[in-house]
Amino acid sequence: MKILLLAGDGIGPEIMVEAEKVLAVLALPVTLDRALVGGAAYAATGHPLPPETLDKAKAADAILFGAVGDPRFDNVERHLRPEQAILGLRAALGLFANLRPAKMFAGLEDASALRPEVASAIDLLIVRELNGDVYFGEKGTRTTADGQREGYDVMAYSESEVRRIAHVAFRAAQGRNKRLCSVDKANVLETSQLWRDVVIEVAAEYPDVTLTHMYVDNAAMQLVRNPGQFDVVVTGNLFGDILSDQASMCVGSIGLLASASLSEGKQGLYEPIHGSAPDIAGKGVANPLAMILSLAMLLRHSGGDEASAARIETAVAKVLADGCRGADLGGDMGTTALGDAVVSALNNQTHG
Ligand SMILES: NC(=O)C1=CN([C@@H]2O[C@H](COP(=O)(O)OP(=O)(O)OC[C@H]3O[C@@H](n4cnc5c(N)ncnc54)[C@H](O)[C@@H]3O)[C@@H](O)[C@H]2O)C=CC1
Ligand SMILES: CC(C)CC(=O)C(=O)O
Ligand SMILES: [Mg+2]
Repeated sequence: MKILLLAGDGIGPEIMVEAEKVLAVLALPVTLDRALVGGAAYAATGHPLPPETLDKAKAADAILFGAVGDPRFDNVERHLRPEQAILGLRAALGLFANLRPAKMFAGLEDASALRPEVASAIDLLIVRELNGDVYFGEKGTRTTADGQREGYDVMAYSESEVRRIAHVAFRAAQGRNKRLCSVDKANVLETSQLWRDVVIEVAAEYPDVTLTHMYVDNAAMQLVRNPGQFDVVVTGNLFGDILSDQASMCVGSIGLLASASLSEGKQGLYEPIHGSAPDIAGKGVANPLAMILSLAMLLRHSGGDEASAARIETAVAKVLADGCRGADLGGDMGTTALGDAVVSALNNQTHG
C-alpha cells in the first residue's frame, strides 16, 4: 500500500511524527511518501495544494493528513488560503463520505463536558457528506439594491449526492446498532426537504435499519442531553462539521476524534477532525491521539488490515485507561510523551 503523508501546518507536523512512530512499530509492508500542503506549501511554492502534491495524492492508495490553517495567510485571496488545500483534495479525489466516530473511552468519563453517567453511553458515528453544501456551492460578494456589500454561499444538494451518502450511512448502521438518525433543517430549508425525501426513499432498501429524523438545532441539544440515543447520524457538510466538534467535547477532547474521508473506490484520506490549532502549535502540547486513531482508520478502510487497526485502538485505549493525559484532558503529558506511551503499549502487546 502506498501511503502519502501530508503533515500540513500548525500542529500537523508535530502530531504526524507520532503517527509515523506508531506505523514504524507495526512494521507493515507499506511505502511512504511525503508532500507539502496548506500553509507549508503556500510558503514554499505560492500555492496551498501544488500540482505535485495533488499528483501524489491521486497516485496514493491512502493519505494520512495532519491539518492546515495558518493565520499568517488569513488575508491572502480565498482560493490560496491553506484551508483550500483540504477542500481541494476532498473535491479532486471525490471524498464524499466523512466518517467521524465518537466513543467514550473507559476511564475518561471525568474529562467529558457532560456528566459521567451521560457521557459513558456515547458510541456514535457521524456520517458527514463532504463534497457538497455551502462549502462547494456558488459563492461570492455582490452589491444589494441599497448599495451594501452582501456575501453569499449557495446551499445545494442534488438527489444523487444525498442518495450516495445515505447508502453509506445505512450500510454503516447495518454494521452497528441498526439505528440511523438523519439530521437536517427541513422545517426551513428546501435543501433539507429534498435531503429528507431522498433519505426516506433510500430507507426502503434497508428495512432492518430504524430511520429517524431530527432538526439540527434539536440534534445539537440532544447530543448534550442524551448522546447515548444516537447510533449513526447522517447529515450535510456544514451541520456535520459543527456537530462533530461538539461531539468531541462530549467524549473529552477534540484531540481524540479521528476521521475517514472515503470515495466510491478504496482510496481514502484520514485526518483528525480538528484543525491546525495555531494557539498551541510549536509548544509540544498537542494531543496526537486523534492523528494516531486516524492511522488506525486508514489501515482498516484502505488497507483492509483490521488486525493492525484494532491493535492501535487497543493501545490508545490502554494509554488513556492508564491515566495518560495531555493538557486538553487536564494532564501534563506532551505530544511526544503521549506518542511514546502508545508505542510502548503496542510493544507490550507484541511481547505478550
Ligand atoms: N482539516 C483541517 O485541516 C482543518 C483546518 N482548520 C483550520 O485550522 C485553523 C484553526 O482553526 P480553529 O477554529 O482554531 O480549530 P482547531 O480545531 O484548530 O482548534 C480549536 C481549539 O482546539 C484545540 N485543539 C485542536 N486540536 C487539538 C489537539 N490535537 N490537542 C489539543 N488541543 C487541540 C486548539 O488548541 C484550539 O484551542 C483554521 O485556519 C481553520 O480553518 C479547522 C478545522 C479542520
Ligand atoms: C477547513 C474546514 C473546511 C475543514 C473543517 O473544519 C473540517 O473538515 O472539520
Ligand atoms: Mg471542522
